[in-house]
Amino acid sequence: MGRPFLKMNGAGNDFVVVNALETPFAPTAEQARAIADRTTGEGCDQLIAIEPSGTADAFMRVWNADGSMVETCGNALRCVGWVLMESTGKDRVLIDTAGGPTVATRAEDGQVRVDMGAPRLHWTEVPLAEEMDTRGIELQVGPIDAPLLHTPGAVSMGNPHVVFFVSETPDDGFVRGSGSLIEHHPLFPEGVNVGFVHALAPDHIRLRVWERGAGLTKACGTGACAALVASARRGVTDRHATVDVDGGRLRIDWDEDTGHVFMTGPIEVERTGVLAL
Ligand SMILES: N[C@@H](CCC[C@H](N)C(=O)O)C(=O)O
Repeated sequence: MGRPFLKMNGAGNDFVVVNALETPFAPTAEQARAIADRTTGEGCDQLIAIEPSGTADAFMRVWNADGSMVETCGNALRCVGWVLMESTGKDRVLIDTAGGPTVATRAEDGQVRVDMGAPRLHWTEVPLAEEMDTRGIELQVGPIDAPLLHTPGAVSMGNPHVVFFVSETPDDGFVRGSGSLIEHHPLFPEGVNVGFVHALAPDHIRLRVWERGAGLTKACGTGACAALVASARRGVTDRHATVDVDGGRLRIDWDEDTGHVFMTGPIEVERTGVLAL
């Protein structure tokens, strides 16, 4: 018997979404990898299960394309929020994740807004392997006297991110080469998602992301939140910005009153299908 799924994306970051509210869905890492495979499987950056929750409208479980189970996924939260709002008729839903709870609400033009909570900024929360100021950590890539990348910000949005500031938007080769190296750097005991911020204006960022466990992505929602937080902490941007990613545009607001980061962006249902597990 197959398992029905929705293929969705949020700004190009794509997901196989399985409704597990009534029937449990517990793929092995190998099965998750097979589903995510773009050549032989359905193909996606992340596999998502919508599970029951005792405290929220649902619990969202996330597997990266490499089969690893991870804390959260910002773009998937918008997609799951939309699915839950459509099926319940609500305009506001609470979604729990291993990275913390999130509220999703409807925004204009069919977009979805999610409250990603407060960024975690202490070095133990990212986590880093040693004590450092997360506004600019001691990490560089390239020759010691002329590093290609250096002093990134480090932020947890429920999952770990490192954010480099660059003067030009890097190409695929550069993002792949440096991202895959940094993802597994010993400074990050749980691995890390690697962002490259090209600041275009105080309220406008161009962002590219190498995702932990998924590689080069068209968008990373938690990555966009982390990029804005790291940029604002360094005075590179204000606390409110448009973030252009490869697959679209996200709006990120780091609220002064609550300290929470809000992300607004598009969702798309690409197709339906059935998984042959
Ligand atoms: N695409 C996601 C992040 C997915 C998880 C990430 N690769 C990790 O390992 O932390 C997003 O939109 O936030």
